[in-house]
Amino acid sequence: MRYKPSVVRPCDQIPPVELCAKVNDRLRTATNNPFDFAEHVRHRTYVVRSLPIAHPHECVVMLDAGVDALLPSDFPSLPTVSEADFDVNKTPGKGLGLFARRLFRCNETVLVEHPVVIMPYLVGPSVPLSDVYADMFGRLSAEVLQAIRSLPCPSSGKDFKDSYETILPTSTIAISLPVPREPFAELATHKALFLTATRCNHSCGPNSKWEWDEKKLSLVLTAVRQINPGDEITIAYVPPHLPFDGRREALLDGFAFECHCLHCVQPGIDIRQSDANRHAVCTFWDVDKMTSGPFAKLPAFDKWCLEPSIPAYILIDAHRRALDIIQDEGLEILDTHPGSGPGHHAHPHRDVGRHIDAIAMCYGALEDADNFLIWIRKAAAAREMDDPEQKLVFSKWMSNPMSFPVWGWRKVFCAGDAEEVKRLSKDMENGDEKGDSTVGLAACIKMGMFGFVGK
Ligand SMILES: C[S@@+](CC[C@H](N)C(=O)[O-])C[C@H]1O[C@@H](n2cnc3c(N)ncnc32)[C@H](O)[C@@H]1O
Repeated sequence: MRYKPSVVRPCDQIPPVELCAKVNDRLRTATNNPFDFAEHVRHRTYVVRSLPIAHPHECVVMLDAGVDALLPSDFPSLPTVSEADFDVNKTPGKGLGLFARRLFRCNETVLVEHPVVIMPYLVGPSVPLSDVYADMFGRLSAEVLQAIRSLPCPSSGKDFKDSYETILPTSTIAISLPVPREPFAELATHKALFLTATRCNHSCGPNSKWEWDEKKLSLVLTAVRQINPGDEITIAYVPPHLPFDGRREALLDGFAFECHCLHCVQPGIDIRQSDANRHAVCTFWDVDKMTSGPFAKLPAFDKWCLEPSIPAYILIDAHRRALDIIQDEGLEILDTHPGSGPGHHAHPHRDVGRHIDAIAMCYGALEDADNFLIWIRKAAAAREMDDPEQKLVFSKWMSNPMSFPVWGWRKVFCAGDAEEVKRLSKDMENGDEKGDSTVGLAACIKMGMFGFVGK
């Protein structure tokens, strides 16, 4: 009985008018398309079953029958959550939280986890939801049920069967399933419950980012800065680049709580300054949006090389200031142009990595070998997870800084040596056609080294 799928017929009654209006409104705003919730539920038949996920993982689903038919029939096994890596402890003002028991390096995978429950974001079955929940949860082992019972539940005094309805909204994450987005994109959106990741509290300066792997049906948490033993592992429930009021509103609206993270409640915190700083680093690369603030009107790298009247350290100072702000605000998660748009390249260390690259490049253009070596080492370290070819390129630059493609450019261009300028400009265009192709400019651009040239 526990393994036999149940079928829940479509709703034969129209859901309450106010509910329909609320859902329709929300989806119209989110998708820019009209939506008819009453029509949507009238056509849904749901299947409740356990997914064939390798032991010891368990997962029960309630899915639209069409979506269920399209799901893969087996799933890759995942590493099991290592209990030794985490502690669940009390954290002031936030209930329980997930804490690291060991060091996680920046960009290291912290956790990979299958959900234990998946259900559609929008449901309208013909029977009370509490009956569907009883059917779903009855398929889980006593151990998993006990873990679910311990999750935060605003109405903990209530009967357990009823309280699933209150546990789920606070503890689930919105995910998508690998089904076609046409004709109903909303059919792909689901809520999923994860037993370990659900202990991660929100921070406005999170040390991890979460990504949903639709194909492997798993949630992946990755460290965006080093996490030390004893640190709380935090993620962002809402975009941390929003100003304080925007984050507050989004958290109240979407998750019904007021944020108690350090960036919001630290004594003496200057919210206006924090908003201004966040805005400045988030718009650093966007010349159109960055009309005021510490980074407004910065010259592009090539202009800075050519123009002696532009102060020599203007770019280095700006990128260093941006790195300081990112560190103070805990915004290492920031990735303002992940590989899209002209001159924009994916970078393994997001905006932090782009600023580091930019500083190395400026010191190279200034022929400042000591500082160049410091920053090119940081740029190489930021790529430690990448392929060996890149490592080779960086080690060449470290052993012979003059092989760095823009070495001395500012000096040469500002000195106005016409012949040399002509030669360098030609190099810029043809970098790889002559000389060592692994250190040519095009190779550098490919690895995202000069992604900010177009700024
Ligand atoms: C997914 S749970 C996180 C784990 C939870 N703290 C626990 O005790 O299991 C989400 C709930 O944690 C609390 N929470 C998470 N982040 C918070 C924060 N930054 N400030 C205050 N409460 C927070 C809220 O009550 C929220 O509804």
